[in-house]
Amino acid sequence: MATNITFHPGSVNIEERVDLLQQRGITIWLTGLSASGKSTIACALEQHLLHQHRFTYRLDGDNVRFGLNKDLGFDEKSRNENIRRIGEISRLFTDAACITLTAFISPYRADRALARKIHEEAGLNFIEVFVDAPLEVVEQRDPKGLYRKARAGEIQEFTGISAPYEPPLNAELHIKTADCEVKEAVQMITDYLLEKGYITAGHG
Ligand SMILES: Nc1ncnc2c1ncn2[C@@H]1O[C@H](COP(=O)(O)OS(=O)(=O)O)[C@@H](OP(=O)(O)O)[C@H]1O
Ligand SMILES: Nc1ncnc2c1ncn2[C@@H]1O[C@H](COP(=O)(O)OP(=O)(O)O)[C@@H](O)[C@H]1O
Repeated sequence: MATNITFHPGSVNIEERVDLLQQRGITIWLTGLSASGKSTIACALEQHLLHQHRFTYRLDGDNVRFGLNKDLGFDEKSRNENIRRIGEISRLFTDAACITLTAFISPYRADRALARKIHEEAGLNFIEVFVDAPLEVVEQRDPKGLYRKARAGEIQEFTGISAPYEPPLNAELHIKTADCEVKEAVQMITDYLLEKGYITAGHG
């Protein structure tokens, strides 16, 4: 049986999308050293938001560096381009009224500033979250054995060892993962989103 399709000329604007989905998009940009806890927090936050029936998507190395950005390495120019592309992708997700979580080292301030600018120029919400743990702690965690390899000279230009990490100067949130549990980090972020009106209570 044929379905009747009503055609509305012109593109759907952001207000109409917000009405449909009952939420406005935001990019939550996590930055920090390898093993600082970006992916762990992003996964836990995603789970928490999904259980509240909020539309969310997580971008991380697994779905970006092995796909769209598989042509890029870890020299400075490649990292600049990695973050530029991720800034553009997260802008699109957020424009589609998604709560977009990004979990990349994003070591350069200028790259993170560009990602923010790309969003703000499009009138989209963006917050930066510094996922902070001292080098001694992340080296101790070393879940993938990468710090050990970097110290042994088996990996070049490794962030924190032989490549720079520029800590944020004015991130919206600063989470010290050596001093808090994952669920506390999730609570900090959701409290901030509620307090600033980026999400509203009552979902789920
Ligand atoms: N040289 C070097 N430096 C840093 N990290 C390295 C390197 N080589 C491989 N890896 C692995 O790649 C992950 C970081 O990728 P990102 O896309 O987040 O890096 S960046 O934002 O472009 O700097 C990072 O993953 P995370 O541990 O999840 O951060 C590492 O597992
Ligand atoms: N408060 C915390 N927040 C996040 N991760 C933590 C915390 N405490 C310990 N960890 C551990 O640190 C490691 C962080 O790894 P991961 O999330 O992959 O970091 P990243 O994505 O920044 O490379 C995990 O093994 C995680 O269990």
